[in-house]
Amino acid sequence: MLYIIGLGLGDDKDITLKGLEAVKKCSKVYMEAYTSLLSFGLSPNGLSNLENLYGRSITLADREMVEEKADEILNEAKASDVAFLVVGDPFGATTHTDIVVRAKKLGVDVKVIHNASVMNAVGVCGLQLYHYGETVSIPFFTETWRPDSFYEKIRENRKLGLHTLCLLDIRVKEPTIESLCRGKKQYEPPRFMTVNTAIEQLLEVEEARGEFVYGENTICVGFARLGSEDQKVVAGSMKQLLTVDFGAPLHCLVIVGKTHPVEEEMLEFYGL
Ligand SMILES: C[S@@+](CC[C@H](N)C(=O)[O-])C[C@H]1O[C@@H](n2cnc3c(N)ncnc32)[C@H](O)[C@@H]1O
Repeated sequence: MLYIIGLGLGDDKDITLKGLEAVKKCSKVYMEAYTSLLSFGLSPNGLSNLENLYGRSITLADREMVEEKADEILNEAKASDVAFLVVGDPFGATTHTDIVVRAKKLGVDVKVIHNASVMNAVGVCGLQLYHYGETVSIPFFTETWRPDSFYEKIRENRKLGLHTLCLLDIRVKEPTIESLCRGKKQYEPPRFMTVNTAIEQLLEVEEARGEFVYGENTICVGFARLGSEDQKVVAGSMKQLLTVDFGAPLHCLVIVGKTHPVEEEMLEFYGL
């Protein structure tokens, strides 16, 4: 059996009782480590906290491993109980649908144990989850690669008065260009996009496209470390949020659409 278990957003204690019982009976435990991170997972002893709690050793599964060795993990799950841990909810990232499809095709039984996701935790700011349009991802721009397909999606959401959740790029275990040329992989240090960088990039794209989809006076909500004791939620214009230090990762951003009076009342609690 392959157990795909959501860990929630904050720390080791956010796993559900059902999830914990399942991990404890698994002979092998993998933890997906590229679509999200627990805040304590950023510290060197983060993983060992989890291992102590579960009484199991954990193999970190980076993108390479999940993409290249998925069949190996799935074959193990054919013969024994294997846990695949995902921060947040397993379906809060598109990637994990793929592993379920592959498992089902190989005849591996799959059980999913849900948990809180960033997709619903943003509800804390008071904007109704029912009033969101398509979620967008904002990738880190480079000198030569500045993709802006999120712009059309934000435009369509805003036409309908809907809020837009922007998920921000995470770069872990990215090979350096030089190492790729040399054929021996070395990795860049991990990088997590801040609310500030996301807004800078969004404004750069608006400047280039000029369709007045949003601007520096557009109201947004910035979030950091949702689900943790020190989570930070701040509402304000893009220009105002550029001045806020949101601190340690992970961050995300909501571009506010048309608001209901109750949504406005809630947002006031988070105003600058
Ligand atoms: C692929 S998504 C979320 C995946 C996760 N499985 C879930 O259900 O929450 C990852 C992105 O969500 C945002 N995110 C995830 N956890 C967060 C948190 N605790 N606080 C703020 N943003 C978060 C970040 O922008 C991050 O790059």
